[in-house]
Amino acid sequence: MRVERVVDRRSLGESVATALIGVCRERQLAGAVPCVVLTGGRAGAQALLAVRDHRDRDTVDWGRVRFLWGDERWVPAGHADRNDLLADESLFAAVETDATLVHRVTASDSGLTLEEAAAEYADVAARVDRIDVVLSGVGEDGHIASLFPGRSELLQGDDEAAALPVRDSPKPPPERVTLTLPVLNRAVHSWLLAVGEGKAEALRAVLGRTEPLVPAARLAGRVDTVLWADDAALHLSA
Ligand SMILES: O=C1O[C@H](COP(=O)(O)O)[C@@H](O)[C@H](O)[C@H]1O
Repeated sequence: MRVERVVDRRSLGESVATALIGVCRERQLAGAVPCVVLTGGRAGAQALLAVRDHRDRDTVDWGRVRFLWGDERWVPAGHADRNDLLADESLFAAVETDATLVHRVTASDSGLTLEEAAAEYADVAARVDRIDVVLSGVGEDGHIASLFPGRSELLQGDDEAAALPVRDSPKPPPERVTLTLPVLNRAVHSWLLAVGEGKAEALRAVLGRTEPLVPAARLAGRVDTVLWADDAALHLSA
């Protein structure tokens, strides 16, 4: 895992935004529709705000970018806990997207059960032929998406469902839908985001590869796996 160290949350957002815009632009110049998997959490929100405000934002045609989410909280559409709200209130409010390329996890007020919503999302994820970038905010416990340490969701193999329902999440809200680790690891570029002192223990475990590996330590992009972190988050790993 390569470490990109920045001074603070704002620089982290700007650095990730520059890199993300670069990948999307390059793929579009090659005639492709890039696919980006977004994350929830504070660092992910910062990155999306920075993309919105980036001077090169409009070098990407955001209507030709496919979006998924690494996980979603099982709450009603528009609820403050929804991860997709972070995008709706930042980047998506400023650029044109194509609704047919924005793949949200169905909300809890849709009439579907949690299991049905996860199965529906698994079908969507399984049909995506290439994932260019996965953004993953890391939790204090080393979780990514809704893959928590010590949970069976981590044991999924390549040939099993691409997304799973999660119950009794140790972090509220308790019910979620998550992509599996094999799907996240289809990413060409896998970028782990961490901001603040609260992430320091998790990063020490990730970078020290402490056994048993926390979920964030299991990320592996096909071309690169990068930890974008600020000084505060890295202070125990220096
Ligand atoms: O619950 C979640 O938490 C993490 C990280 O959130 P943070 O606010 O501590 O940065 C996020 O990765 C995940 O997508 C989300 O559902």
